[in-house]
Amino acid sequence: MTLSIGLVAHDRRKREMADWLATHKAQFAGSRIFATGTTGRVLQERFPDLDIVALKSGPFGGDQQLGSMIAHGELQAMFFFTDPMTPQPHDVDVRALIRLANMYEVPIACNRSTADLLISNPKFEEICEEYRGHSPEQVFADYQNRKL
Ligand SMILES: O=C(CO)COP(=O)(O)O
Repeated sequence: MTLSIGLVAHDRRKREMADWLATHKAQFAGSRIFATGTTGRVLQERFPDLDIVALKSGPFGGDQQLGSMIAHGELQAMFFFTDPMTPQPHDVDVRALIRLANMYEVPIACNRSTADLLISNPKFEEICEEYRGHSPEQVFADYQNRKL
């Protein structure tokens, strides 16, 4: 099945993400990429032959759109090059997106070295498929059944 993969980069890391994607382009050829607005535009311009959907810009709801996709089991991996040196006006959205990826066992790389580790794993696709649509309900059954 086609993998849906989220790609997001904060402004100072957009070039790095585009360079990273250039290195690993072949691995994304059969996948559908979902990116936040500006990241998506940068990547679409540089890689017109890849299947890239640009959502809303991050601060305008793009991170939340990706989070929603994760909650619906519609995203199998995330590459999110964050900028740890620049305060983000939508920091709550950034944290929510990372939290949901963790919650739903979506592999998420927040820097280039981790992205390299993920994408170079020969079992990358297999593991993404294994966790496709993973629901955390089992793990958090106590929470879901808590007494109110
Ligand atoms: O802010 C972002 C992620 O938190 C990225 O948004 P853009 O890709 O629209 O710049």
